[in-house]
Amino acid sequence: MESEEVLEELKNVEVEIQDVQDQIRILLDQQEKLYERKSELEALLEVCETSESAGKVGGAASTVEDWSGPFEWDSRADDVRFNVFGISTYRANQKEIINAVMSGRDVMVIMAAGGGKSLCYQLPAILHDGLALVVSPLLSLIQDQVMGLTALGIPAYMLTSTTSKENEKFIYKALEKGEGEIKILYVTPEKISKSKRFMSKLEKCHHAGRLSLVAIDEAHCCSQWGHDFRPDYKNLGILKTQFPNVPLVALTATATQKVQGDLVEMLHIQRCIRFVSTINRPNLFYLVREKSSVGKVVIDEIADLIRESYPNDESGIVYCFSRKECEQVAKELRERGISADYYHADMDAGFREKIHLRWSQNKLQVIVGTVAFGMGINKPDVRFVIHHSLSKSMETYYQESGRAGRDGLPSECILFFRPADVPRQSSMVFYENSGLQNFYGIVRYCQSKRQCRRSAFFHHFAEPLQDCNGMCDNCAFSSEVEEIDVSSHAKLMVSFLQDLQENDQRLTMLQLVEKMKNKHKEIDSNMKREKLEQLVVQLITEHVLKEEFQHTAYSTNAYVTIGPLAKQVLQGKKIIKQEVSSRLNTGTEKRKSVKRSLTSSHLEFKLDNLRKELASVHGGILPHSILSAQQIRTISAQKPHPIEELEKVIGKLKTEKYGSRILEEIQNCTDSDLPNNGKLIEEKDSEGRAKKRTMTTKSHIVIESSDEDA
Ligand SMILES: Nc1ncnc2c1ncn2[C@@H]1O[C@H](COP(=O)(O)OP(=O)(O)OP(=O)(O)O)[C@@H](O)[C@H]1O
Ligand SMILES: [Mg+2]
Repeated sequence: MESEEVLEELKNVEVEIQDVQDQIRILLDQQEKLYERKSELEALLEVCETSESAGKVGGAASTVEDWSGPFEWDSRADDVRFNVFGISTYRANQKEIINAVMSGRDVMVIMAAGGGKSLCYQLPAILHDGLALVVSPLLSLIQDQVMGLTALGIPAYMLTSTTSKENEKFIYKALEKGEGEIKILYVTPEKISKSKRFMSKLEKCHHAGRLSLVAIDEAHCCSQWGHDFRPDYKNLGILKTQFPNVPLVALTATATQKVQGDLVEMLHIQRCIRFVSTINRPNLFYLVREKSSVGKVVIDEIADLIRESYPNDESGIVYCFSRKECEQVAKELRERGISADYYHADMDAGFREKIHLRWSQNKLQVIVGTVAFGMGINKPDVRFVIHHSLSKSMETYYQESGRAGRDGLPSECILFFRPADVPRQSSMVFYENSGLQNFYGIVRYCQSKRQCRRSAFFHHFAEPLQDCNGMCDNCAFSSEVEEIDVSSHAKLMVSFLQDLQENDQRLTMLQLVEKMKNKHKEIDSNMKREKLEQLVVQLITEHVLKEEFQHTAYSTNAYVTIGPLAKQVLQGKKIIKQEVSSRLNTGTEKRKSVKRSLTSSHLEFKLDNLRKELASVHGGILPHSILSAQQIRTISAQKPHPIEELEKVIGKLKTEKYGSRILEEIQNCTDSDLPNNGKLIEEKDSEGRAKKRTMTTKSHIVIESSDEDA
């Protein structure tokens, strides 16, 4: 052999070794994921078997004991549930959790946002003698809770930086001497870890047998693996050590197996009963919309959507990528007649709180926020959450979108996606542990036109699939999607990038698409720019291409380079198929739009105004504490009369406080309702603003599809 030939072969072998190493890396990656999934499935199997053996079909709770009762406190619990809280029936797992807490057991509650976790510790707190301590991470959450409980006549207090000296004295006296009635005391975790004075008073309260239970809300904050880690939560283990015989309840909306394990360890509740409810939010409609590359068009679409689907100022959130974008989007929405304001971490705290409060009181329809607008949101009647830009992972999207519909009524989660947003977000998350891997999960969610959006969540949280009931765009319109083989385009792209790389050149995603279109006219004719961008993103998530990042003084640039599976594509061993909605063709976009409108009756409108009026009269109470959206709907549908009938709907306490005013509204509407039925009317709301609304005799949700070009 000539030395030149040897050299040539050596080069080839080296390239092949590199290729094999790349493939090994991918396989190892895949193996790791499969192991992870395997252990998740094993844990899941254990849960299913345990609940089946306990006779609980459906796997609602991972507990062997039957906590559904009967128990001696059943009738007292029912009385407080209905007559104090105004809640007519328990939701899944609530009764069992309450019974376990009442039986003195430590309990871990994993229940989706809005599932009704608060009742699980508030009701036992009222039934028990003594005082319940609740640890909650945010002042705003605590204020909301205390306000709501006070409105129900429950003696609830908080000990925080905002507590007056007078109240502090009252609270300490109650702890130390049992003077003055306190049923529920809220504190932030810092009180436990930093205030010796507080802990010594609490010790005295316990010593006198007056500490009835401890609840730790948003318990995932204990774990570094959770999404909202708070260092002070790490010290809460002291509560079980100090008060071993007091039942401890840890509550959170999402906790992976890893986080659950952490919680048990850190809070010292090894013998706790776990109640794991489904992550499913059946009332949420999930939808991904193609985002125009023209900023103004996106805002037009968002404004149209809000105006058309939510004409009665129903509350919503729009999430944006950056602070600047929040301010811009809020301004442009306002220019289009939407009552919107922005919220981000860079604002004066007082100003931020003012905006939050106006929104909570239904005086502002839309908050345009960054992720900083997060955990403290306790508003139950958020009807829509729109993502102007995509989230950084499936988990954060679940959290953010999950702020919609906490009252259980139908609500929408709409994500505006365009491939060009991918590098913007990926260059922010790539330095985080598994940041890119998690991010590509939500990118796949956005790109998919076939997979049920709900099933993507079930898969992510390792939960058995449940029926979506057509409550996502892909389930509602899946038949209109076809798969097109785009392997030849992928091949051209890979070899184009390979040539560039050999010449030490790098391109961003947008540059790559531009150059491809200029170089390969055949692509230009049959593939639109958006489709090419989608293909690049698809190839990245399928490891054919990969992103590489370079820091500059002001930003991080994302470049697209050859990925580990590029060779498979070049050799024709990997087929690339792109999902295409058959409603899209080369011309203008013909998108199926899901137009969902919540229409309300005249009486609902009146009751909505009444609760706003009463909230401002009673000072500090939020409208939903007076009447929930669900209660308004029930009253409107049933028009209860006389007062005893109303009591059957909203319980004794609310009837005593607001019953006569509610009956007045029912009476007025019954007299004047029918003639205007179904017409658009103009009225004034409690703030005197003129509003247009659609009136119908019955409330209903219309899910209608419109296709202008069909
Ligand atoms: N059984 C029930 N029937 C009707 N409404 C209920 C019931 N239980 C709770 N709710 C209402 O549901 C809403 C959400 O409850 P809650 O604030 O306890 O949710 P959560 O599980 O703590 O959610 P998050 O994780 O977002 O804090 C509240 O308005 C509450 O009054
Ligand atoms: Mg809660």
